[in-house]
Amino acid sequence: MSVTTGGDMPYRAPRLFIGGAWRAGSAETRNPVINPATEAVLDELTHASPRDLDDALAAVARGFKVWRATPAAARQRVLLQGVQNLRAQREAIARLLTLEQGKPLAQARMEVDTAADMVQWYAEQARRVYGRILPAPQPGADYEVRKEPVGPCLLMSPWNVPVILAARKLGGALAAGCSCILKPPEETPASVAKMVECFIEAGAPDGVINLVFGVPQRVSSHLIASDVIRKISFTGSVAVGQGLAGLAAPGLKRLTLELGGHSPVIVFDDADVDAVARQLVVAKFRNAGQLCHAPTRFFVQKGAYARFVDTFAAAASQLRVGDGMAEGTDMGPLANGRRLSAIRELVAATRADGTVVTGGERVGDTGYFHQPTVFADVSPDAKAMRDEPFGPVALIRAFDTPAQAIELANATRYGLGSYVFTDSARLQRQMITELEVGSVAINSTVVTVAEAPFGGVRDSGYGYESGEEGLDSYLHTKFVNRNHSA
Ligand SMILES: NC(=O)c1ccc[n+]([C@@H]2O[C@H](COP(=O)([O-])OP(=O)(O)OC[C@H]3O[C@@H](n4cnc5c(N)ncnc54)[C@H](O)[C@@H]3O)[C@@H](O)[C@H]2O)c1
Ligand SMILES: O=S(=O)(O)c1ccc(CO)cc1
Repeated sequence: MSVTTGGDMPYRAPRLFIGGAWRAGSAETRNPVINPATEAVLDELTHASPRDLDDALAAVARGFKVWRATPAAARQRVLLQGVQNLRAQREAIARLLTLEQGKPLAQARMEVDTAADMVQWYAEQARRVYGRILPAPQPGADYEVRKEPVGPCLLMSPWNVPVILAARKLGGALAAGCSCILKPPEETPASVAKMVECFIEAGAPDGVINLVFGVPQRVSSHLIASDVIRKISFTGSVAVGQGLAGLAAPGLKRLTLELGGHSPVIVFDDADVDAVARQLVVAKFRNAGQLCHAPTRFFVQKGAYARFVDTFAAAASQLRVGDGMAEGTDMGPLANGRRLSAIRELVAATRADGTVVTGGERVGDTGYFHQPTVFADVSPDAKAMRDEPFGPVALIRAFDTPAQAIELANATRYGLGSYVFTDSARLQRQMITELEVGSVAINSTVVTVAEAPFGGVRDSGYGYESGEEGLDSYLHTKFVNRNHSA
């Protein structure tokens, strides 16, 4: 049986792409790709064997030699053509994404748009990787600072926003002149492979982009152990990030880790409470809450608290939960069975530490659906206030003073996004200064854009993606002392 994507195209799990050719993975392991809305098996994904991985390493090393010598303007042309292809494939990719990940089709389309925008920014920046000349103290000499691609990269991206997160890594690496082996999530492989195809068809030379799937731990340990790989970029959980840092340590490989978050929202009394609550419901439940920077802990000043809880819960309860392919769905299922179990456990445990004002239950018994769930008066000691929910659960608590809000907001080991709602310049400044996070949105729910760095502190990881800092993470800096008189 084959599942159609809504057009004429049947769903097919992708193959590997190594050294310029597609091939089935030759490992004995495989995994089913499951539609989270129906639990139906869409197809089986073949895995890379150690031999496939060795071929990918040889290919990415060859690809690097070609790509680093390709002028920036030519690299830019390939990337911009890839972006154009991506936009042309928007509907096909969005449908694959909804089928294998569950998000509503409108959000899947937006994901393709954002991915295209992020790669476009990197492509435009590819011709602006400047070095500099410094005055040298001796006559007849120049001090020169050059930026060069760091080398073949291993890029590993997760299943929550698979197209954006893979495209952002790919765009940065390719713009900088690096070749790459991309290992997307095995649970949502087809949407990412179709995105990758756009850049292959745009003319990326053989070996510059390689695509592998497998048992994640086996793939990462095999590839990171190789001298060929000079940089690793990973988005995923803290535990896996810590393990990868250990694997990268012996080779002193560069590492960008974009890990979890438990983003605080601070709403002061002067905010337009109803409008802010409704805006936050959209941000909170987008992608069924499975975003590393999703707003999760809502701290609301006492004067605005009751009204905020009422408006937020009412808006959350009106969200239509269903198959992402169905017209009118606001929130799809969780992406996999592990997430549904984790959210059910979290909700059960939090009942003792707060009041459920809406939601709290699984929806139906087929598909990984869960109600948008809102807890009020949540104890700061609740486990849920420490551990990242990564799902459709909002935790609300009142605060009195700005200092209390800061103390509550900084009380996790994460430090990724944060959101502040107030028109007071004094409070805005205090929050910007005292929040221990990678980004602060003031009167906005947007913390990640193509032109600005996105990264975290503490358990949220290190390094940046997007913006100049994102591009710089694929470059190393070489100092040249050029003596003309010798
Ligand atoms: N930062 C993010 O955007 C993001 C995305 C997905 C998951 N997560 C975190 O992960 C938690 C659980 O998700 P999960 O059940 O998929 O957990 P997980 O830790 O098993 O997997 C997370 C991602 O890492 C990959 N992965 C796992 N082990 C790996 C390894 N040894 N080497 C390389 N890649 C590896 C997986 O393929 C997956 O894409 C979530 O609660 C959330 O905290 C974060
Ligand atoms: O869709 S985005 O807002 O660009 C985005 C960026 C990062 C992450 C990490 O989970 C998710 C979504």
